[in-house]
Amino acid sequence: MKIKVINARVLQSDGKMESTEMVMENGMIQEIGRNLNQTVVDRVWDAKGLFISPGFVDVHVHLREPGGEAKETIETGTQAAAKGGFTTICAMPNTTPVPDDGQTLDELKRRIKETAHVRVLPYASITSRQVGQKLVDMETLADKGAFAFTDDGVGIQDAGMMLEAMKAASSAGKAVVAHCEDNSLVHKGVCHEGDVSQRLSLPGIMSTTESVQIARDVLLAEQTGCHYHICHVSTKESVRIIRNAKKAGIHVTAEVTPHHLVLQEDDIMEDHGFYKMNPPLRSREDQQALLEGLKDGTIDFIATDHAPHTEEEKQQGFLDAPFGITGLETAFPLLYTHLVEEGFCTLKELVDWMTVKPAAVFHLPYGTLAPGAPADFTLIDLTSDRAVVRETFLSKGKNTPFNGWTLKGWPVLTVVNGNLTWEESTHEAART
Ligand SMILES: NC(=O)N[C@@H](CC(=O)O)C(=O)O
Ligand SMILES: [Zn+2]
Repeated sequence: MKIKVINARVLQSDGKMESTEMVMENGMIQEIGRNLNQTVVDRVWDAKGLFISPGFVDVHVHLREPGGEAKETIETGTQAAAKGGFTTICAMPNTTPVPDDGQTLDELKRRIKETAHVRVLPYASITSRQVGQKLVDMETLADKGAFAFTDDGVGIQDAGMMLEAMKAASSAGKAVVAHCEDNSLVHKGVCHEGDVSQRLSLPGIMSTTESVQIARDVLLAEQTGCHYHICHVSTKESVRIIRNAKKAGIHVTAEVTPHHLVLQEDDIMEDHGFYKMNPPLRSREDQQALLEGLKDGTIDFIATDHAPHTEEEKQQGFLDAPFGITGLETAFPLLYTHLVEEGFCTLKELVDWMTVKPAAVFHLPYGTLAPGAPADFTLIDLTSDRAVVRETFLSKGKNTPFNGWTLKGWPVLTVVNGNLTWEESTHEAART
């Protein structure tokens, strides 16, 4: 099957937008450019002047299956991903059971193969059942296709355990991906310790809860030579430590979430579970440091930390709701509207942070429209304003603090490996 996309607009390497055509065959991009002379094709898709972006890559997604199917399944989570323009996502292992041995990882891969609508790369855990006691067999799990190793949801408390994890991951050729949180500094906190914890009289989470563990781990990464990737960085001290570690030549990389870039503690309007996530929304200065860190390359890319929960769980206050918000279906419009339209960055920078940058950090062949790459792309309407309506999410998790926000930059069609995986119903007429 040979498909030609016509009338698309693509970003050039200099950031300029140009009209383009693209031919794909057998799931791969064959050619992209102006007025391609390939006329004999099976189908023609008219992009009607929409922006064509490489499919987004998100290395931090909670799909909840197995064990948490009331919150999300591989099927609903990947439908949400496709609707958000994502074509490759990495599934976090805080599920029941945890993929911590060959058998559970094989079973997870089987479920992915059967039900996923986009490419899913599964993480394996660092420790058995994610309880921090026993290291998994990283060699075996890497051979079976674990994307990388993480105990996301909890920090690795023991420095000796982190050292062993980094040594093993390094010899298996994989990264250690760390949720940084020192439990001895948590004190049952539910929001940032600062203005918001005082305003709402809630127990706070100190910034050092995160940064102390990052400081420890960059030194261990230096010692072991391991690729150490930091999840959802949220504080200015963390940004400073990562900046210094990179200057020292340590193999450290980091991600930031859309919500930590767009929101800060003063935006928490009420004591409601939709504003509760881990790490919490921090101060205005922290938000500023994250934006600066992203801009200067200290933070490598953006990841959603899509964390769906049930309505019942999240319609509670800060004290009782679980941590986490959904992210896949709002990420690009949110960032396009609030970072690009407001002049913080260019469209090219934003797209790079969601495509080639994460792909490069983890050596993935995705996130590009180059000939020879898998045909993973999304067509995006950069001009229409539309409100976020959480009830329309394909994710089971409707837990978002962005409901009702008017945004631009909505994906209308998503293709993975040359296959149409999602399409806005109003756009169907465009294909002939
Ligand atoms: N981010 C969150 O607030 N929650 C995540 C866990 C995590 O990413 O730490 C979850 O699994 O719900
Ligand atoms: Zn986490």
